[in-house]
Amino acid sequence: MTATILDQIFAHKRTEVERQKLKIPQAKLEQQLGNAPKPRSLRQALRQPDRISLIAEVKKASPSKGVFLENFNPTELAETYASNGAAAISVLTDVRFFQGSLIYLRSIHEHLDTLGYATPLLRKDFLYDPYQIYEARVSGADAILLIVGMLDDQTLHELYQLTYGLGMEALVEVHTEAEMARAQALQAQIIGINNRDLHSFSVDLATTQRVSASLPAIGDPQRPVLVAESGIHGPDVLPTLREWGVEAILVGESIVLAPDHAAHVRALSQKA
Ligand SMILES: O=C(O)c1ccccc1NCC(=O)[C@H](O)[C@H](O)COP(=O)(O)O
Repeated sequence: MTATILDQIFAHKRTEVERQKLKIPQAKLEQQLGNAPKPRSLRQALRQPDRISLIAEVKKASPSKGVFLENFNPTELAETYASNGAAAISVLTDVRFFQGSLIYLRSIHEHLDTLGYATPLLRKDFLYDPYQIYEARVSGADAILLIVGMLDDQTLHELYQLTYGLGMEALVEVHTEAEMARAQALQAQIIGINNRDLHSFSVDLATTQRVSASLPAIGDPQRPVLVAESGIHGPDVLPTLREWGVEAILVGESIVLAPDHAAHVRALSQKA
C-alpha cells in the first residue's frame, strides 16, 4: 500500500503535538475543564426529519488546492454559516496543511455565543492522542473528528470513550468498507464517509452509497447518523444523497469559494 497524505500529515502532527505538550501540559488542560462551556449535541443538531443538515466548514486552505481565501475571517464566516441555516460548523484546526488554528475554534465559540447562536462546533483535525481531545474540549469544541484510517482499534476505542466521557461527540470518518466495519464495531453514532480519495484527491460521491451499504436500513433506530463528506458543490445532489440515507453533508470548498457565502449556505441547508 503506497503512502497517502494522511501518512505525511500524521508524521508532522506527532511533532506538533509533542511540542504543544511542552508548552501546555495535559494536567493544565485537565484543570481548565471545569471552566469549559457545556457541549451541545452534534447528533441532535444533524438528525432532522425534513432535511439534510449542513455542517459548513471554516476552511482557509487544503493540501490539494492551496489557499482558498486570502481575506480569511473565521469568525465572520462562522457567523454567516450560523445565521443562514448551517446545523453545525466544522473548524479546521490543523496549522501546517490547512492553515487552521485552535485559536479560530475558541474565537468562533466566543463570537457565536455572544450573538446567541448555539450551533455545535466540530474540531476538524488529525487526532490520535488524548491530549488533543482535552485541547478540543477546553477550546469550545462540541464534537471532534476521529479518522478510522489513521488509528488502530485500541486507540480509536480509547479516544471515542474519552470524547463521550468529556461530554462531546465524535464524527467517525471512514473511506472504505473495511473502515466502515470498524466504525460499526465501535457502535459509532455519527459516521462520516469521506468521498475524497487520499491517493489522488479526486472525489466520487458514489463512495457514500457504496461504503454505507452495510449500515442498518434507513429508519432503523440502530442506524447511525450518516454524513457525506467532501466534493459537494450544490443542492442538486441532495435528493440522491437523501435516497442513499444521508442525513448530513460536510461542505468546505464550495462554500468558501462561492461568490455569496450566505446564499450558498442557504441553498445547501434547504428542506429536501
Ligand atoms: O481537503 C482536502 O484536500 C483534504 C486532503 C487530505 C485530507 C483531507 C482533506 N480534507 C478534509 C476534509 O475532510 C474536507 O475538508 C471536508 O470533507 C470538506 O470537503 P470539501 O467540501 O471538498 O472542501
